[in-house]
Amino acid sequence: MSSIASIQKGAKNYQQLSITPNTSGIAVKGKITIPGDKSISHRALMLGAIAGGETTIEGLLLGEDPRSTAACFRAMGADISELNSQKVTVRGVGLGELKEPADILDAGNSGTTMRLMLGLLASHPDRLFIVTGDNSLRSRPMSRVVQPLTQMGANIWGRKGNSLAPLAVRGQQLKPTHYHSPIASAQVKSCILLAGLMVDGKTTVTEPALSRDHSERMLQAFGATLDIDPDTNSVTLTGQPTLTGQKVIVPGDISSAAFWLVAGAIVPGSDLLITNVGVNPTRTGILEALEMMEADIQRENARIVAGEPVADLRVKYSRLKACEISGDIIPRLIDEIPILAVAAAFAEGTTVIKNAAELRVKESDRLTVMATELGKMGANITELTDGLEITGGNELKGAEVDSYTDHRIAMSLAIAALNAKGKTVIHRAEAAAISYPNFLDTLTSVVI
Ligand SMILES: O=C(O)C1=C[C@@H](OP(=O)(O)O)[C@@H](O)[C@H](O)C1
Ligand SMILES: C=C(OP(=O)(O)O)C(=O)O
Repeated sequence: MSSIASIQKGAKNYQQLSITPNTSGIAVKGKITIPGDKSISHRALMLGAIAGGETTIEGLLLGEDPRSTAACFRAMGADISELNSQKVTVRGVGLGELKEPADILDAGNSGTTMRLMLGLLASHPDRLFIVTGDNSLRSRPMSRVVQPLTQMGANIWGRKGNSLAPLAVRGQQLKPTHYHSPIASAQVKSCILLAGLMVDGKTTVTEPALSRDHSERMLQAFGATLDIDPDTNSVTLTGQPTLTGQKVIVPGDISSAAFWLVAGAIVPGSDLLITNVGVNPTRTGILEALEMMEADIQRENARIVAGEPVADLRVKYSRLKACEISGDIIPRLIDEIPILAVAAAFAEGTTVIKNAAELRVKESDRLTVMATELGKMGANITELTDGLEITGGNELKGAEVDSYTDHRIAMSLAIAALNAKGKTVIHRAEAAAISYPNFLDTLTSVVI
């Protein structure tokens, strides 16, 4: 392990990650690969589980969230090989054939697992499913999927007016629907489309801005018929297709690459190549935002791999400028806002992030938590009702901070610590394993 980082056990065996940049200066250099895309990993496991035949998945994310998805679908009859190598095989049950599980399904910390799976459960007649999750997930709103599923005829019960897990689902034959979602959410869109698979007829979802389209791409690859209207952000699925197992190749997760893009951009002398990054246009808001901030990022070797755009990204240190981030770009960088706040703390001027109230209902309230924790390090950061205002230029100093068990917060604070003076201790840093199990190995390998 390099001299910059060390891990200690804290209270209740939580991890304390200590990061102390060498006083002689560090840089972020080298060539790295990042773990597989989390959104695509969930979808590959789920579609593999409900399709007929065999699906092979290369590059699957071996993080905690996809493990939750795999465990749930194993409990419903899918034969999923051990998640100990990036190559995973799924023998699906065939559409409509998920079994009633003998016990509660546990989605762990994963909103994507719970919300997408609810669409499948609600549409499997004559079975009872009970779904729960960890403390964080049990406080996240499920009404956004329960309400449209109920409109399709679903029977779902839960706490607080059926909006919080644990949720009980009695599967039903659902009706065709056209759902106008009030929020741009790929989890809502995907849940409704997955429910529509079992419907006799068409299911349409319209969203106010385009969210990530991995479900649309993968459903088509597995054999479903979709009509996509980009002018209205609408997608229509024709029910009862034959879904057949596929070979899925999962690109690296741009949401994980984002930590290194910002590390390279803010640490003087850095020059880092990140290979095999998924650059689906519904996910590249982070590249556009960093470009607006005048970061030096080059896309190299652009290609299409198994239906998803992929490129290598090279980042070099540059002096960042503040920018304003709001509107339709928000869903295309929704998970990158915590690390963008770190970039903004090193940019000249005041960065304003708006229309991002969704961050309040992620694994933690990411607006409050970033404002407090980055504030403890000396950043000039103010919480807005739906965003953040960050004025760059203050020198950050090491502090004791907390991840609030949120993976993206843990990793964002670790990157901020690289450019802070003195020692930063991040409590509950093990949360990183939700989406990035070898984050610390990469951190210690790129920092020189
Ligand atoms: O569909 C997905 O895989 C995801 C969609 C996004 O959530 P919302 O749909 O709630 O915006 C994102 O924040 C999450 O990390 C993954
Ligand atoms: C919000 C996230 O995931 P999920 O909603 O699946 O828990 C995330 O990964 O940042």
